[in-house]
Amino acid sequence: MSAIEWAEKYRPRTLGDVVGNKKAVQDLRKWAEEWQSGIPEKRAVILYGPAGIGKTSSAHALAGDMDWEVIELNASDQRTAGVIEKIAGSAASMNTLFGGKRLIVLDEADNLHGTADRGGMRAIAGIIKATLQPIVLIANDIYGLTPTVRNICLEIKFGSVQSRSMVPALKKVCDAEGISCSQEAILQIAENAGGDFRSAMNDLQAAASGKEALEVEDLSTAGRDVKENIFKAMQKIFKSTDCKRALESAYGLDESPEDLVHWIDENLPIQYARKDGDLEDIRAGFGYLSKADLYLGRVKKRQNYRMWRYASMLMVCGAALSKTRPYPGFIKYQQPSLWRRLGQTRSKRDMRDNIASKIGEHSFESMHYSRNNLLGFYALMLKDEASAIEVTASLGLELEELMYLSGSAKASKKLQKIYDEAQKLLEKKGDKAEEQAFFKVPAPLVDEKQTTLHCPVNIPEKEQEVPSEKSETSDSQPPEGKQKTLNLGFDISPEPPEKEEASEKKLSEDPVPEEDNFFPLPKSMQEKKLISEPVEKKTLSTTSKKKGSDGSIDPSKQRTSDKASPSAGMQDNTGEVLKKAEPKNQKTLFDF
Ligand SMILES: Nc1ncnc2c1ncn2[C@@H]1O[C@H](COP(=O)(O)OP(=O)(O)OP(=O)(O)O)[C@@H](O)[C@H]1O
Repeated sequence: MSAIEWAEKYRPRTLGDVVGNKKAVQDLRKWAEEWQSGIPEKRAVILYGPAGIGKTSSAHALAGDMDWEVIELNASDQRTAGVIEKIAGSAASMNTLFGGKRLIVLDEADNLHGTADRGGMRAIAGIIKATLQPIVLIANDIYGLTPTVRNICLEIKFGSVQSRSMVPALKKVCDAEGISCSQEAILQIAENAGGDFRSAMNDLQAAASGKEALEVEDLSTAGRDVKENIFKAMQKIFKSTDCKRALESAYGLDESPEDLVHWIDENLPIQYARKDGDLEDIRAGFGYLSKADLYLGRVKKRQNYRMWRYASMLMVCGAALSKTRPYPGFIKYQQPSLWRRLGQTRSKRDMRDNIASKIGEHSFESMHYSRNNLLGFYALMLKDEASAIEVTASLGLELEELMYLSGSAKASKKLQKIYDEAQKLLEKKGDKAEEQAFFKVPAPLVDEKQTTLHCPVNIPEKEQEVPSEKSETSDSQPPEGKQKTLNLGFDISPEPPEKEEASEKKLSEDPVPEEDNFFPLPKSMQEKKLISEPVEKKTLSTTSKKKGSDGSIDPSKQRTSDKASPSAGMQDNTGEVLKKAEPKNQKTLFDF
């Protein structure tokens, strides 16, 4: 039998079988009962908490108790916005054949598709708002879900299963398997599991396999059962002065010295706090930790992992030996608060990075630069409603991102309005682009026939000398689309030097009023740019808007043209640059 089978075999079938988490189970049941008499205010619940504590089992057990059908979308399924809408969306909007309910379970909802794709989350939010069927989202990290989704769901927290609750359940499994297990052995397995009931089941199965009786001595040989638990290691470090035992315990951990140092750092001041306010032991302990940290830094810098042992020795023995007196009594050791803080702010940091990358794309800067230098600038632009709409549309901000950037904790009516207006603006732009695409004339293919048309294409002189009959042939039977290429001005060859000069001249003769130029460049730079970038000048000559007051180049546009491909210079009949021909990132800060 494989290791997972007992956990599967004894998965709770009803909510009554779920071990521990009584309050969570009760809340879940209450929510389900609300569905029996109509649609409750919160149409979905989020069951969240660490792994292996019965969240998924509870969702399935609930469906069993309520006699509901289950549709599950788990992490191994492809869960893009489209798939979610197709499967969960249709399941949520349709009634079952016999009018019963259907429970939609979305496992690992905090891990949909990485953070880059927030489309999945948006799809979920949409489905939840309109669902006619109960939905359960399962997550380890509640902060991995967007605020929108969290706002519309009932949050139910599942905690680690206490070892004393696990013992009777593990005993039941031993009985069912016909194995006599000693109380101590079961207790040890339960304690080693650190609140993860799935691990406890797996450990029990690994230790008991092939045996008729399980004693505590059998556990010492059973793989993961000898694994040290971080809380025990903390005890050995802080309660004794036996350096060797403390080190052994640290080596038996599944934590790297880089993680262990955070544990010691967090708990040292808790453990060595004294009523008389004497901080000497804490000071000495931190002295060792700082030395250990030096070694950790060297390991990172030189990639020499042999130095980990010095780091471990300094942090473990240093913390153990820095006490000048024993510290009896129970201490609840804490997980490093830094991790908690990082965990809590993870979604916020992800959000900030998402926005920064959108700004980066918009302003042609790196994400790092945008995060450090431009975020505040864009946030300022949100202060004014009119520019806020344009910024939102240009960056393609989601409502949550808009909230974040404007520093608002909730989606106020004003923000919602800005967001809606931005969507309308985007739709309008989309329609316009479609219209343009409809009227857009396809670029002429460079073939012999085309050269006979009156298209001011810059073709080397030789090619322009086309036999006249050929020209007549093509004039008499104009193939579809070819006439449209007349007067198009496609530039398919390098511009001859005279033309360059002409365009440069035109540029200087055609100034733009001072106020149009947001960032006038110093004269020296303007000249430098004009001289060094002939391709750009061609593009600039097409639209007077892109020029500065004295023929100088608006730097935002200048950057645009820096990246422009030759095709970006295509014009339609009206002389405007064809939208489709512009690369996406040609937008500039003041394009909107
Ligand atoms: N509270 C519990 N009561 C009974 N069995 C449990 C409990 N928690 C875990 N188990 C056992 O562990 C197995 C895994 O549990 P489950 O999948 O429900 O955990 P989970 O919290 O959803 O974890 P994950 O977040 O990793 O999906 C179950 O098949 C069951 O055997």
